Amino acid sequence: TTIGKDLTQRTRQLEDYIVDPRSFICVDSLLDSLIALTYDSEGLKKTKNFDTFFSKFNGPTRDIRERRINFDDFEPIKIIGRGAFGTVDLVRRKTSGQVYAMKTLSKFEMLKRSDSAFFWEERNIMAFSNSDWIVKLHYAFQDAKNLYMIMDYMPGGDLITLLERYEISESSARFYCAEVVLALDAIHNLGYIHRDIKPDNMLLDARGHLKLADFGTCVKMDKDGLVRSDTAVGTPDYISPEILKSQSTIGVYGREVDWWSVGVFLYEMLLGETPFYAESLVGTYHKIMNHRENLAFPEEIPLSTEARSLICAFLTDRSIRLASVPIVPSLASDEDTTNFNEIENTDGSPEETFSVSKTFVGNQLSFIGFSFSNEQQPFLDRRSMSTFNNLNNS
Ligand SMILES: CN(C)[C@H]1CCc2nc(NC(=O)c3cccc([C@H]4CCCN4C(=O)Nc4cccc(C#N)c4)c3)sc2C1
Repeated sequence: TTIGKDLTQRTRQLEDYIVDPRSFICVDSLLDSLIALTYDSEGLKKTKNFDTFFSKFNGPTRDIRERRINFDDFEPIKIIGRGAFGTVDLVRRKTSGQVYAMKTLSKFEMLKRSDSAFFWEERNIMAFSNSDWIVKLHYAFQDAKNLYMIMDYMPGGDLITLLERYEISESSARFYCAEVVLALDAIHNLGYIHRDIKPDNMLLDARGHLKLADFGTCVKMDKDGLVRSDTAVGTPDYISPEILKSQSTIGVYGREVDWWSVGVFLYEMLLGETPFYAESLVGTYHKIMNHRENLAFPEEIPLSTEARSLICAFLTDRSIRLASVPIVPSLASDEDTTNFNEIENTDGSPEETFSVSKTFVGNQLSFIGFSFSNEQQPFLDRRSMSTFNNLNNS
């Protein structure tokens, strides 16, 4: 607690909250709050308190809106995707000329269907993952009508389109499957389960490498790596049996549900259709629930034994599914070294060192510039940065 701390320290702590983009009281959150309040009190001019607030803040919040990054900073080029609550458009930033993908989500649609919480995971994953396997969020902003996410444009398009247009060889399937595995591992290591892994959510960049996009179905795992959820999520064809079961009872499942979907994706790349495809939704659900009997490989399509066995390793019961890491070290403490072999100590043997020299030899010169610290540098805090720069410029 801050009790007893002097005001300077308490002010410093407050500053740290306000400048941290992850904090709920960061500058952007505070500005959002004022603007949201002004929007929401517009209709209440009859009430004195709201009328006073609105007339005081309407001007300043308009100034804030004009100065923050906003919709008018981008020039729309073309719609490139559509989802339940909005579209994705290719846009170009007017000042820099840089192209981006802009996702627009309708606040009205979300409130109408009381479904206005799913986008937080998507925003936080794309904003903070710092992973080459995850589409990056450059800006998020909003107005009275919509949420906007400015993300990397992925000119290679999604893999569902690629599968429709090209025949995928086993070596190509191995490449895309390997990149999906690395991308999924990145999501899991962030503590999320994706729950809707499918080729529609896999996009290719200008170099042909894959990134995951569309994280609206992601959910944080608890400390045991599990999720308790009753809502069925994901697209029927790729959905795992345990999520299907969670529709009737409160399901408890882990990251293995995503590895099931990788099996469906691998099957689809190599066999041209999803393994449990049926004309109706119920038909697909039924085939998935009875996957042991329904998983079949068309005789006429050549498939290597390795590919077949890998698909079967994913499309199997969660208890034996290829999912978890084979060996998790059991450690007694943070200094447990039992997984290293003993190395004999060479203490005592005299080692070669520099002799003190009468002339300037410059032994140390080639090591200048090596020292580094990845941690926050406490002594170079924000305020003294200006003196630091003045020193540089003087
Ligand atoms: C039921 N509840 C709980 C929620 C479950 C999760 C959920 N997700 C939604 N999502 C949407 O409403 C939505 C809107 C636009 C595009 C897209 C995707 C689907 C089509 C393409 N797309 C997408 O995100 N594309 C994308 C993303 C990033 C970069 C690029 C590029 N280039 C393209 C999704 S609505 C909703 C309801």
